[in-house]
Amino acid sequence: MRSRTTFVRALRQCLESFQGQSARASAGAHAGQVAKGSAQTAARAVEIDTQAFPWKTVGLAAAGATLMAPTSQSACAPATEAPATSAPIDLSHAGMEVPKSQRTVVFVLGGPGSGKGTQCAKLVEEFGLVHLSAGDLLRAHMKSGTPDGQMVADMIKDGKIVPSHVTISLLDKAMADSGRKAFLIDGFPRNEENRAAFEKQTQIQPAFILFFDCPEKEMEKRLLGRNEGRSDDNIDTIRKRFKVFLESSMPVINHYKEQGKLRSITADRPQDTIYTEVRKLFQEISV
Ligand SMILES: Nc1ncnc2c1ncn2[C@@H]1O[C@H](COP(=O)(O)OP(=O)(O)OP(=O)(O)O)[C@@H](O)[C@H]1O
Ligand SMILES: Nc1ccn([C@H]2C[C@H](O)[C@@H](COP(=O)(O)O)O2)c(=O)n1
Repeated sequence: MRSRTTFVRALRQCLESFQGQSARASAGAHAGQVAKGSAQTAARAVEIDTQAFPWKTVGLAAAGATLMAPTSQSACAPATEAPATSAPIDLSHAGMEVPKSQRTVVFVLGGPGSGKGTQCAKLVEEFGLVHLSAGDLLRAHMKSGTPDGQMVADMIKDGKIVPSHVTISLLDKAMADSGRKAFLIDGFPRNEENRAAFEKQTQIQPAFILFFDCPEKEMEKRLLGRNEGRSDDNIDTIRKRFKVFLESSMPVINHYKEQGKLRSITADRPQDTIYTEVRKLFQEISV
């Protein structure tokens, strides 16, 4: 008789297969939406531990998604081997981590307000990628109540870049917890230290860099109109963020340009016009 762990593995394989086939339109990143649609034809709910997923989007596992376990004969898990209990099963610790060597990463860079998050949400919907926003992870961390969290809050309010080890730990954990393979990492690396530390710690080289090139005036207008209650969307901090972007982030972008990895998109255009160009880059690679 198979153990509960084996069942969980089988279930995870089933979910992976489901994600690959029909869950391409899995989630809207900024909205934190989750496609529940066809999965709900199955009979029994398995609650995902949403505490393990504090970032914007983790495909089906985002924002309290309810995944369904099969109860009748299926290719995923034979009914005879499913446990009889309907108690929630936490899949986040089921040992399903994807080896780091199999991860595909695209860095999404651009000035503050250039539209990175907006375009990532569209890519998540179409391609089922996992969107990890470094800024969002840090904002969640700053609410943790720890001294570290307070340090992050102070730095963000001042438009500064948080030490790499903090951001990389959050990104690495988010990738591992997702159990997924393909990631859009938004707003990282922000400086040379971020870049070098990420490469050293994860051994991951990005497939390419999606860069949104936007004039400051347009970014400033967007940030001042964003209205999401962010502590850094005020004119003083915005100016500091622009300065940090030019001084610290542009060298990283130039580094990738020299490597031939930069895919530059003119970002002061309507969202859908931009996305028409962006999506072509992802159709060209297998993610
Ligand atoms: N092409 C566009 N035209 C006009 N407004 C846009 C466009 N793309 C995004 N916006 C708006 O601009 C604001 C900033 O966009 P978004 O949050 O996607 O930028 P970002 O690069 O992720 O910013 P940050 O780095 O500060 O997190 C949002 O209010 C968004 O709705
Ligand atoms: N790699 C990063 C990413 C973000 N931060 C901090 C500093 C930024 O001003 C802030 C907001 O990020 P955004 O949401 O605009 O991408 O978060 C950082 O220190 N390091």
